[in-house]
Amino acid sequence: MVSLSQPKLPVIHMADLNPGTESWISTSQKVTQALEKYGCFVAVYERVSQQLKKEVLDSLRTPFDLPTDTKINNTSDKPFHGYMRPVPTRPLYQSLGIEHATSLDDVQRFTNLMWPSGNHHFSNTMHSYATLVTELENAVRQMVFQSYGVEKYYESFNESMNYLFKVMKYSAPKPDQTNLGVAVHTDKSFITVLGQINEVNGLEVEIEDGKWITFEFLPLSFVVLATDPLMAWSNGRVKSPRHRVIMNGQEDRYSIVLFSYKKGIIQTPEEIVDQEHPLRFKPFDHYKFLDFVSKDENYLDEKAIKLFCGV
Ligand SMILES: O=C(O)CCC(=O)C(=O)O
Ligand SMILES: [Fe+2]
Repeated sequence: MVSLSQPKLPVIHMADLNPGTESWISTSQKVTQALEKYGCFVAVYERVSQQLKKEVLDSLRTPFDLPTDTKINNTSDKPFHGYMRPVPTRPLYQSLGIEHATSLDDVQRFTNLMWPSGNHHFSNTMHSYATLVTELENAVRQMVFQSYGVEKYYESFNESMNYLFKVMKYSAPKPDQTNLGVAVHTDKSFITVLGQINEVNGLEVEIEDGKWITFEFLPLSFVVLATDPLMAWSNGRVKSPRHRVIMNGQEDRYSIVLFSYKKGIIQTPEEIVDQEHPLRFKPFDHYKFLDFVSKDENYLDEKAIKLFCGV
């Protein structure tokens, strides 16, 4: 019997997060290469322990069991940031957004909307998780900036980042339902760090035209995805991968996803623009881009960024 092995996403161990060490430099090269080739990779990141992941899973199931009238209190002035309920075109998916989850006060504000009498365990668990996963996002971003020789922009960029954590539930499809969890799209954040929190697979990434692979759950791992804004910032070097969620089987799936956003303008560093690599995207305001995308379902793929700020 011929066994065809399924291609897998590159797996990178994010063990040493001290900038400048030899292992940091070699990890930076792997990270940037993976983002250029596939637009994503699997990050093994042991700072988030199995125990913490288990507590996050136990915690994040709970708000979804609340009545819809409670969940809709999770609102935001930014698109896609508040409660997204199941809709006919996307019946399996719902999500809640926790903005600025690295601040315990902000997590508590979310918690108090869901449980007016408080829920310290939820707040503390989400806050610990958010802090550690944000460190992973920061390391990846710093590595990419360093690989392109533009680390000098990292600190100022860092000062203007917002971190949105979205907790997502995908219900197992009933026999007469579609198994599409989330339709094909590219991400509009700057970097996405996705934690699949229970062992139900479903995330699929297009690594080449028409070639889709399934992310298979690995303990202590996260999927880091590049996005349209990062692709534009890198002048097209980094790929923004199309991805989707397809549900199989009888179990609900939970994920918790960090989306980083930059307040203000994202601009390709002049150092990575030259005659051979002319500027491909004009400077653009990140949240205005998000508003633009939210106006039309058709903009959920990669053409939106070209329409918005392509040269
Ligand atoms: O839940 C997942 O695995 C993917 C979610 C996703 O792609 C998104 O929210 O942009
Ligand atoms: Fe996505």
